[in-house]
Amino acid sequence: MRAMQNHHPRHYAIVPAAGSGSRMGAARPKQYLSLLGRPLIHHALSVLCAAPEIDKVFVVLSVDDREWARYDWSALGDKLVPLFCGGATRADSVLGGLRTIAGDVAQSDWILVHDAARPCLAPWHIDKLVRELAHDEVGGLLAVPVADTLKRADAHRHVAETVPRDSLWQAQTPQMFRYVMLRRALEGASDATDEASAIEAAGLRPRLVQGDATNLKVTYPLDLHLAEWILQNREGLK
Ligand SMILES: Nc1ccn([C@@H]2O[C@H](COP(=O)(O)OP(=O)(O)OP(=O)(O)O)[C@@H](O)[C@H]2O)c(=O)n1
Ligand SMILES: C[C@](O)(CO)[C@H](O)COP(=O)(O)O
Repeated sequence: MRAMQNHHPRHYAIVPAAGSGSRMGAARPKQYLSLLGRPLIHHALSVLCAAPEIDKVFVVLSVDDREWARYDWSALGDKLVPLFCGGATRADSVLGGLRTIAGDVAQSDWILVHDAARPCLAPWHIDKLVRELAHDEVGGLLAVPVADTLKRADAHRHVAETVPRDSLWQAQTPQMFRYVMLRRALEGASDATDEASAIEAAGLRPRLVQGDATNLKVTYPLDLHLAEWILQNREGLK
């Protein structure tokens, strides 16, 4: 790891892309499904590689990924680095990536973790996150306040209660934390579904940076159509 003295922190992206996309039910992992003529993952990678704040973009692929090599990624430039070190869960994949890049980064560098499954990431999402967290002790994440009334279901799918939504936010990515803090947090919280919850489990309070609903996660088949519409209508949505 590089020395910390007088170090102006750099920003690196880690993109976990080692999932199988089981809820999508497609013949191949959703990160490689076609979206506007390109593999879905290409869209977020292209925005991350073009971001002036970001030095390198590490993509964490599964150890036996056979799809990555089928595409030409050269148009994204030399910031892009594939790492074949994915794990059984998203947290394992991110931690595998953090361990693999240990020799390339300093402890205080910022890591932006972004789901491969969020193809509608826009430059202004990155700008806002980096700007609002620049002087934060802990770091934070893009998120949106919950807009609907929330119900908790019982075992028979009847409403057991209405959950107050005050102060509830939906977590998105990127999630941005210092390298050493994130690595330690994930090493202690292997069941975390996002980086922020690992940081929370370590007793810290990530900052919520308000994003918007366009940065959706493609989870089910309908989401692919929504993502296509968002990308095609991007200019009108700012
Ligand atoms: N072992 C895993 C599981 C998930 N991911 C990545 O984490 C992101 C968010 O996960 P999710 O949407 O749950 O993707 P999948 O695990 O692929 O989907 P599913 O849960 O439906 O199988 C995705 O970019 C996915 O590729 C990963 O890198 N390694
Ligand atoms: C990290 C995340 O995108 C935050 O909303 C999300 O938790 C990842 O998806 P998963 O279904 O929990 O793996």
